[in-house]
Amino acid sequence: SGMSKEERILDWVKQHAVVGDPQSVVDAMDVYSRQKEWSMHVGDIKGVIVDKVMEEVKPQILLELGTYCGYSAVRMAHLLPPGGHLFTIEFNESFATIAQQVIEVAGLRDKISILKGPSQEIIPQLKKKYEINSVDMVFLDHWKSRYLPDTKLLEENGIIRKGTVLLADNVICPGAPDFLEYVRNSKRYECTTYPVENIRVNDALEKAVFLG
Ligand SMILES: Nc1ncnc2c1ncn2[C@@H]1O[C@H](/C=C/CNC(=O)c2cc([N+](=O)[O-])cc(O)c2O)[C@@H](O)[C@H]1O
Ligand SMILES: [Mg+2]
Repeated sequence: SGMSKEERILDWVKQHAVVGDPQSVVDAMDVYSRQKEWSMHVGDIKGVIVDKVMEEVKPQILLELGTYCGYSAVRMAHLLPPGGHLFTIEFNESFATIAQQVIEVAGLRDKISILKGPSQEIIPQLKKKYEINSVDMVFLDHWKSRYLPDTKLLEENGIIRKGTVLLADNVICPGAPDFLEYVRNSKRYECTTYPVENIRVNDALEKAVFLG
């Protein structure tokens, strides 16, 4: 059967990152993706935009949809303000297990909680089960067809409040056209697009600030 790609990524991180050094974990995953096997992390070029939004928002409570191997979880949690916490939702058990170990190598286990299950089930539980009143920022990077329904779930469940920042990866490639159309045409969001001409594909991140 052999190792999965995700197991190979974890193995590379264990061999090339410095334990307790989140930047070395991010760098190792970027090198692996560039030199060995491309993987669907937000990556180093778009990651700079994620960093910028993190510095701007300084979220105390950050929600991520789609952990995968934990690249963006480590990259963002490293930039959380003191006392800040990242809740990241992942429904694939093996990816969640890989991500947990990547997060341990980074030394960020106290700053990140992986919530295992489908976002459409977990979002309605955030208040009662996870005692999350509202979140300051959401990073959307899971199945692109889930961006819009989950945004509506976040609204309906009162998880986002006036000023909460949604940051969505891949709004051009693979694309989330229904999400884009919704936030851009809705009076309840203030949108900014961050286009990137990547080496591989042209893509963009969309920042949509909820106006309440
Ligand atoms: N409803 C749900 N609840 C919880 N976890 C869920 C979920 N839906 C998906 N996930 C998880 O989120 C990740 C999916 C990412 C899809 N990205 C992508 O498909 C993707 C593709 C390219 N690309 O092809 O260039 C580039 C990118 O940056 C990409 O993010 C996986 O770890 C998957 O298990
Ligand atoms: Mg992505």
